[in-house]
Amino acid sequence: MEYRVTVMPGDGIGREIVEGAVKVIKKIEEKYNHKFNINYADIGGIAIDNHGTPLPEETIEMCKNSDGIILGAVGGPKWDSLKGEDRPERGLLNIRKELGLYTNLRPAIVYEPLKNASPLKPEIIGEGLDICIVRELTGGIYFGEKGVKEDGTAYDVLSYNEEEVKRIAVKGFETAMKRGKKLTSVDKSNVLESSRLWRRVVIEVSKDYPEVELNHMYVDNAAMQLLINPTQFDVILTMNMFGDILSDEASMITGSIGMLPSASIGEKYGLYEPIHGSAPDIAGQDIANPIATILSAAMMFKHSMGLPEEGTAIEKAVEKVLNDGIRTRDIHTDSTKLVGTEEMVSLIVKNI
Ligand SMILES: NC(=O)C1=CN([C@@H]2O[C@H](COP(=O)(O)OP(=O)(O)OC[C@H]3O[C@@H](n4cnc5c(N)ncnc54)[C@H](O)[C@@H]3O)[C@@H](O)[C@H]2O)C=CC1
Ligand SMILES: CC(C)CC(=O)C(=O)O
Ligand SMILES: [Mg+2]
Repeated sequence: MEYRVTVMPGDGIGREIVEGAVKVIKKIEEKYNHKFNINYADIGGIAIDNHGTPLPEETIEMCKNSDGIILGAVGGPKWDSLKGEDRPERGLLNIRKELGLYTNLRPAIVYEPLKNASPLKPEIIGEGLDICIVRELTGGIYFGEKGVKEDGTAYDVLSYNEEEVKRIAVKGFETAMKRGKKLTSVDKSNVLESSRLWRRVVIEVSKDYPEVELNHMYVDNAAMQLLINPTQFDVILTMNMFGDILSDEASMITGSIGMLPSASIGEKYGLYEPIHGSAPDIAGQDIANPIATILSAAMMFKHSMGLPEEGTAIEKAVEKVLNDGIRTRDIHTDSTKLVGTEEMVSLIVKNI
């Protein structure tokens, strides 16, 4: 079959890690006899430099004309003094909104050979960790009205309507049904009105999923529980900002933020992106971990292209390389072999 893939490297380490995903896609093409037509598009800081906007029209068009989209990351110190609407990060927020990508799946898995790369004690991780954060991605405080008043007061409005909560809650329960049938809905309903709506709607939706065990947790407690008892979780369902923060925290349990892929999905399109940012502190040094982006490509094959075997082949290749003791700097420990970004990619490609 023939598929169109839009690739948006973005800024900082985006170029290095996305190149890794492209090599993996090409290996899948060769091995499984598919045709992937890959087109590159600008987003973020590079788009500001080349087109004067963080999200050019042609990028949106190209994304809408593809079967799968890969994104690196956006942002960096070069653009940090720009106004909110003009910043690289707006490009990412706007493409999510434009494509209706309201579900963000962020699986956090502790791979057996990486147990000792986790900052948590082995007894806390126990048999292993395999959780999935289902984050609402196109609503909440990142998209609410914002501004600075005459007296200098700055504000960002956090609001959700019933429909927005309902559709992401459905995705949360559907995800739980395919996994361990346990869902923890994370909110701040002891303080926030929008969270009280969230909790009420989640309870309503839960009636359609009697097999799923549902519990509720305040976000401050959830942040703590992830550190003292992370294996209690199966699916965490939460709103945009809480999911953003909790997934960075969960990523460290797995050894590094460079390990966590994500799928940003709507009714029509799918965009696949690592959860981390553009890491300007390590950009251009061949030390970034490409695994999060490569595993994001695996999610693209599974979720957007109906190619589960190809997705699993990538995951297995990543596991093999980790089992062989190959590590980028962020997950390197004594007795493992330190490699750069490019070598990590080559070894994963070789094992597909
Ligand atoms: N999805 C996106 O495009 C995101 C963009 N950003 C942007 O990225 C820029 C940097 O933000 P930070 O807060 O520093 O977050 P970051 O996620 O870029 O980096 C945080 C820390 O993790 C490390 N790190 C990140 N990815 C890594 C990888 N693949 N391998 C090894 N180490 C890795 C970095 O070196 C840094 O020490 C900012 O402009 C921010 O707005 C931040 C988060 C998400
Ligand atoms: C707009 C992004 C910078 C938000 C973010 O950090 C993320 O989606 O992980
Ligand atoms: Mg984030």
